[in-house]
Amino acid sequence: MYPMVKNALEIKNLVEKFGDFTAVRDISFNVKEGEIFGLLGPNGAGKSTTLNLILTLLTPTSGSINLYGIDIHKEVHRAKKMIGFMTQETVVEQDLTPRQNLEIFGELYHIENIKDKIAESLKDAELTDFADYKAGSMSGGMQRRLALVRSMIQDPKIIILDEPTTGLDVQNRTALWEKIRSLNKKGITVLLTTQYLEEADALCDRIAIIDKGEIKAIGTASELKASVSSGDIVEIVTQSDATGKVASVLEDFGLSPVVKIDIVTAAIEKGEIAKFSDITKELIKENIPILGISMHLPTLDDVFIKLTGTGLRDKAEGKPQIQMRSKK
Ligand SMILES: Nc1ncnc2c1ncn2[C@@H]1O[C@H](COP(=O)(O)OP(=O)(O)OP(=O)(O)O)[C@@H](O)[C@H]1O
Repeated sequence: MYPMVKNALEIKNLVEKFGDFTAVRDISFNVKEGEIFGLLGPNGAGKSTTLNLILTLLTPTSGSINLYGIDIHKEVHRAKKMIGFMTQETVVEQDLTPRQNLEIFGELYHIENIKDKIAESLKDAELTDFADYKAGSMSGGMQRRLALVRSMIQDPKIIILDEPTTGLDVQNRTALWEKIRSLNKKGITVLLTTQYLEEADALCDRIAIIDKGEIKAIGTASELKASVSSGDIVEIVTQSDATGKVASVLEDFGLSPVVKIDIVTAAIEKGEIAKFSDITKELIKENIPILGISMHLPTLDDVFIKLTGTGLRDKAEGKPQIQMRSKK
């Protein structure tokens, strides 16, 4: 028998309205104790609003949020002690050293054995050797690691990270993932938001895809990808005026093509991979200009396209929307 995993956080039918505008539309999800759970969505999807509701910075229009059985909007102080929080905007005091930054927060939370706790935090952040340098002289990645351990100084049960790696370069981003993973292994539950597919894929045990205030799907990265195709995604790059012809050929093979500017993609299920060469032959026979043709395993972007009709990357970059073609 597997031990039952408790829910750290239970969100039920949460709605948040700003005047006539509904930013969060009846969302429900649970975060299990000990997991890294990610809310993945583009700008304006409602991620920060959801986190602000959990942090009791906003009051829900309706719905409930329970943290370890506590209704957080009824027991705000008790709930707040159990939550650590860091955003991309969280800054550390530049003129103070990492040790002093941690001391201030330690005093704020009346931490006992503060010296030991600070030593542990500095070690967790790999900043022991930099403990007495000014924080302002350290790299962005080091400052973000300091902010991360500072937000956990009171030993919260859950840490909430709002786009924790936005603005960091790739090296610092992957280093922070490693840090989040190792803190999670020490027992802390993590809820984070991200607009980076790679981040959700690499870091999260489970992912909720959120768009326009609604949760579109929840699952592990593998489960979400498998929901797009049990096999592969065929991707055909053509001239933008030839996408319709490519899409028609794919439809003739029983596929459901998605057109994105000059790229046409479609899911090919396992067992039907042989279609790939037949499709290629047909495109050549029809004299359709093909600039590239390839297959890849489904990605979270393919999941996003299927669920929302647009790619997460395109949304982030403000590119035009995708045309979903319905099957004939
Ligand atoms: N106080 C507010 N008043 C009115 N509208 C708001 C308010 N806060 C957020 N919104 C709107 O609610 C929607 C969701 O915003 P939210 O910040 O939650 O999105 P997000 O997914 O976190 O995106 P981002 O990464 O840009 O913060 C957006 O359309 C935003 O403009």
